[in-house]
Amino acid sequence: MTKPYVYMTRKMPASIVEKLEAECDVGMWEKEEEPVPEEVLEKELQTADALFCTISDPVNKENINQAENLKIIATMAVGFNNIDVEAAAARNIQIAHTPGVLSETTADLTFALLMAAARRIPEGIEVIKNNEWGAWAPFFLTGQDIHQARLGIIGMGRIGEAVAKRGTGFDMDIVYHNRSRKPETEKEIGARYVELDELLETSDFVCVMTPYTNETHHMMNREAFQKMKNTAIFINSSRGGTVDEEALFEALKNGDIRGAGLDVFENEPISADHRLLSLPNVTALPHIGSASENTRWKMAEMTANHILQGLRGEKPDHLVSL
Ligand SMILES: NC(=O)C1=CN([C@@H]2O[C@H](COP(=O)(O)OP(=O)(O)OC[C@H]3O[C@@H](n4cnc5c(N)ncnc54)[C@H](O)[C@@H]3O)[C@@H](O)[C@H]2O)C=CC1
Ligand SMILES: O=C(O)C(=O)CO
Repeated sequence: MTKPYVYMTRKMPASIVEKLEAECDVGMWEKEEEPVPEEVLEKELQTADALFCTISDPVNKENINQAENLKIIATMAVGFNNIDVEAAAARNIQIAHTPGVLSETTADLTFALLMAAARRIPEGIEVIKNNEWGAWAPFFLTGQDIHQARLGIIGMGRIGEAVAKRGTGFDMDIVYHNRSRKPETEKEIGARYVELDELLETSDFVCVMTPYTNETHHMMNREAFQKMKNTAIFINSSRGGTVDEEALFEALKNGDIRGAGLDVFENEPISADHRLLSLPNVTALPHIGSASENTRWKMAEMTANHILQGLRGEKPDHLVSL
């Protein structure tokens, strides 16, 4: 009997490939740090029974409609905004992702970003490297206090909640805005639900943790930044598309807000001449929220399991739900 064919869009460690090879024929884009070209993905999808993909692969309606044998798309991520979910559903193709396993790691990074932006850590590092550290000065590199400040979380899901828990360790006042209220979370961590405007107007730190959807596209626009306190810091480790980057640039430049910590950008990767990087009050990272060794292994293993489950006719553990 012929084995099902799995295409992997990125070079993966041997043990992950071997796990799949026990039951499948495996094709793989052999580069770890370069995404598969769209034409290669399109061609592979014409014969694949399963796709192992990442956040940077555009799995769109056109290539889904040509994928005659495709039964399951498993992405090594929790966010699935790169996949046309409706087109897949119309053809009964399952989509699996990796929720939960990366929440704590992504929350660690989000809080690191918050702390780095608040206490101006990248600027401090630059001062030393540039040999600009002079005598102690009373108001040199003064930043914002984190303890007892108000942390406003937009999108109180798995990661939002993990970020909020970290905030309680710093005695922060936690407010949140979400599609629905979370009474259990409110009780457990003492977070308070507020309307979006109140969150923007009163928070010292505004942190976006929603998925990227039509509804959240440019949710943080000029109007939203203007509502924020001019001492506030904006943190984004969700998706770049939730933010109008032009509006963010203006808000930071005009002093409407104090700073920003960004792990994600609208068009990734950004280059060194990206406008936001010209501002000293921007702390930028290259989308590494879930990038701990441990977590990335778990994500890869989970994704391989989803493929095997889907191809065996079992229900994959984590199908996307809309
Ligand atoms: N920077 C990074 O490396 C990573 C980024 N992410 C991003 O984080 C996102 C969130 O992940 P999880 O917490 O696991 O998802 P989740 O589904 O558990 O949480 C998302 C929350 O946002 C809320 N939400 C959705 N639309 C909203 C809206 N318009 N207004 C207010 N709230 C809204 C939902 O009700 C939900 O509570 C992912 O979709 C992904 O884009 C995830 C992992 C790593
Ligand atoms: O899981 C995701 O959605 C990411 O952005 C990478 O972990």
